[in-house]
Amino acid sequence: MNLQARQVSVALSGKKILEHIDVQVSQGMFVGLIGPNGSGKSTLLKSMYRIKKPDDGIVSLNGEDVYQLSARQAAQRMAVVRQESTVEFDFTVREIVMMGRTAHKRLFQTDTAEDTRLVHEALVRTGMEEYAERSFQSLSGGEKQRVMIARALVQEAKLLILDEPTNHLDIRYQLQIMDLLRNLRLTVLAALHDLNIAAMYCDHLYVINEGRIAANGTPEEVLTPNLIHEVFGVETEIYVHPKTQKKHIVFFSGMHTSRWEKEEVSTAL
Ligand SMILES: Nc1ncnc2c1ncn2[C@@H]1O[C@H](COP(=O)(O)OP(=O)(O)OP(=O)(O)O)[C@@H](O)[C@H]1O
Repeated sequence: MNLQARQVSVALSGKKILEHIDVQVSQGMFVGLIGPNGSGKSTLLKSMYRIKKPDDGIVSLNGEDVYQLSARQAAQRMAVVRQESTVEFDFTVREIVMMGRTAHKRLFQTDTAEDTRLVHEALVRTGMEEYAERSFQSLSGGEKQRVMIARALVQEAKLLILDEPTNHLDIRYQLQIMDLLRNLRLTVLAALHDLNIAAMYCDHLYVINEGRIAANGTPEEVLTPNLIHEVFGVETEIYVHPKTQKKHIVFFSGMHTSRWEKEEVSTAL
């Protein structure tokens, strides 16, 4: 699956939110979208998964305009895990995950043994097997997130779009879910807040700031102290970790650096 946004612009309530965005997610790539709060990450993802039609520009999947696909065709090709998962009725975890099979069924078709197997497998992979009969509403934010990822897995789409997939997850599940996503060897586009997670798992990063792409490239190319300062307004030191060979970012808030500068001055005195 190749997903592409070309010159995408979006305005909301008369305000320009995205301007002339170009994004390319090539087959098999794990692409991260990073940027400050309110920079336009969710809006861009929504325009790519057919929720917010761009005012200008085109989003295509293997060369086809995504807005020309039926909902069923789109669901067979791309699975989406949104930032907030609201479910109106009191479904069990198993029922919610089974909903991921809808795109592969005919109207009123009952669940097959294969559907049941896939649901079970996805629950095991996301560590949610023992919660299968629990009410979805009763789960914590992190547990709900894992159920939504399980639902996306059973959809068997070749492209996954995720809006902050590790939001709400504790560090063990953050790593476990990112490992799982990575090992699926699908094409992935994910908005991520944690720059170290982005550095560890992504093949390519797009940095969005104030509705425009500020930089793109490999994490090695993109994650520099200058770029992070320019976009996020924080000071960093960046090391290549000897074990992972990935960039590791240490952050300093303005308050800390000024305190340390003072300490250095007083020590020097
Ligand atoms: N319906 C709307 N009308 C006007 N502005 C909106 C609307 N929806 C979103 N926005 C604004 O669009 C901008 C981009 O929002 P978006 O949710 O895409 O950012 P984000 O990068 O995903 O942020 P976060 O990291 O906080 O989730 C924000 O300034 C937001 O307030």
